[in-house]
Amino acid sequence: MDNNTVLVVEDNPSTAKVIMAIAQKLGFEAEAVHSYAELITLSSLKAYFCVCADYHLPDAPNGEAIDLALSQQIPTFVLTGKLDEQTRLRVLKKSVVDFILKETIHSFDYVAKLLMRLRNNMNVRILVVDDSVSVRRYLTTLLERQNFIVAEAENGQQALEVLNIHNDIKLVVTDQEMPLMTGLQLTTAIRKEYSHEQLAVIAISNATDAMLTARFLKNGANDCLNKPFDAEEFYTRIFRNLEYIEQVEQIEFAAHHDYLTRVKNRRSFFEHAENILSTQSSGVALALLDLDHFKAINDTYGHDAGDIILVQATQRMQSHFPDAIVARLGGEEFCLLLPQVSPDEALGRLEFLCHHFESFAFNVANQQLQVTVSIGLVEADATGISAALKRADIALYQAKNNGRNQVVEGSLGQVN
Ligand SMILES: Nc1nc2c(ncn2[C@@H]2O[C@H](COP(=O)(O)OP(=O)(O)OP(=O)(O)O)[C@@H](O)[C@H]2O)c(=O)[nH]1
Repeated sequence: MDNNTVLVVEDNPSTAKVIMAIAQKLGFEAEAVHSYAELITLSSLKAYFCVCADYHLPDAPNGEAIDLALSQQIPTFVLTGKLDEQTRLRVLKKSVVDFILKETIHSFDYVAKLLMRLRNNMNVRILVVDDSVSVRRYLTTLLERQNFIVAEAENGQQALEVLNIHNDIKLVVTDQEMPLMTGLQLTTAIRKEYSHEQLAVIAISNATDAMLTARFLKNGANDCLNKPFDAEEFYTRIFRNLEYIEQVEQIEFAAHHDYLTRVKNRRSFFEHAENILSTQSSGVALALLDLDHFKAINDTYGHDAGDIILVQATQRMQSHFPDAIVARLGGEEFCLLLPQVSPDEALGRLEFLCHHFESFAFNVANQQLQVTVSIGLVEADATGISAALKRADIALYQAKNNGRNQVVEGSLGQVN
């Protein structure tokens, strides 16, 4: 087992089946046991990704299945048929990932959301800042239970150092009262370097100091947690703030990338290319690539087949030019910007790509299709990217006119 299996512990076979199907749809493997007796026959739960367990099993009516999974440090979430206050408190005490009320219209959606979150959290790093070892340990344990990667710092200065080392930290949870640098000072320092959208700060504030929450928020905290708080509130705030950051990341990605091939779009290409040219005025090659007779592909095999070829063609370009900026300028037209390359090397590598396309079979709906590419190549110089693109376009036009499936080199300063 490769730690990708969800174990469902549920006496109702239909409910177990639905949860297994949800897990499988998300790319997990899934197994089910239907009683506590069956659960304890499993030698170890350690190899499971997580356990999804019914709180009330006929032979284990008080959450014993959950205790067993938790005793082996497996992320466990609970399904329960009723959620009166007493059950809720009892479940929360058990250090579970979350609990789900069974048989509501949203419960299965919630199972899917939880599974995706647990998988996604494995790539999310959070920094906990507190001078108290026991508080740090407590917060870290809560976060690790949700599969987060956790870094720790015992004061603000150390926190800034950790942020420098781990530039993938998405969220900081900080206390206020600490030696060397308070949480408030840390928050202010963080905001000089990182925006609210790059790095969320959740401050732990003392409920007795009514002013502190406002000061934290005014100094750049995304959110505040008043002491004392329970795990449920802590998680809710962590997830709400991470979701905000992830949504902004998705919007930014969509604004700068092509929706189909996921490489840079025209706008993003210009930004990056101009940047490179501003620091490097020679040895930058720019190639404009256009798939040949692509309309015929669409007309013969359909637009969906055309889309698959566009994606696969992009992957070909990326694997041949891992050192280049690859962008889709529109339709079946792509651009490659190669920094630090001589004209001869650029020409050689692009001709090799051309031959590769000629001999490569695109796999579309069990059919092997051939598509060639025409390329206009120029050296980008101080006249800028727009001028280089115009020259590359003329060279590409010549490549098409000469019979396609070839590279034509344009010359410097050909366009006024
Ligand atoms: N499947 C698919 N087709 C696209 C997309 N964008 C543009 N196209 C198609 O690309 C084709 C481009 O056709 P043309 O400009 O006539 O060029 P061509 O057939 O490749 O001919 P040459 O460039 O002269 O070799 C058109 O049929 C467009 O509809 C897309 O995102 N997906």
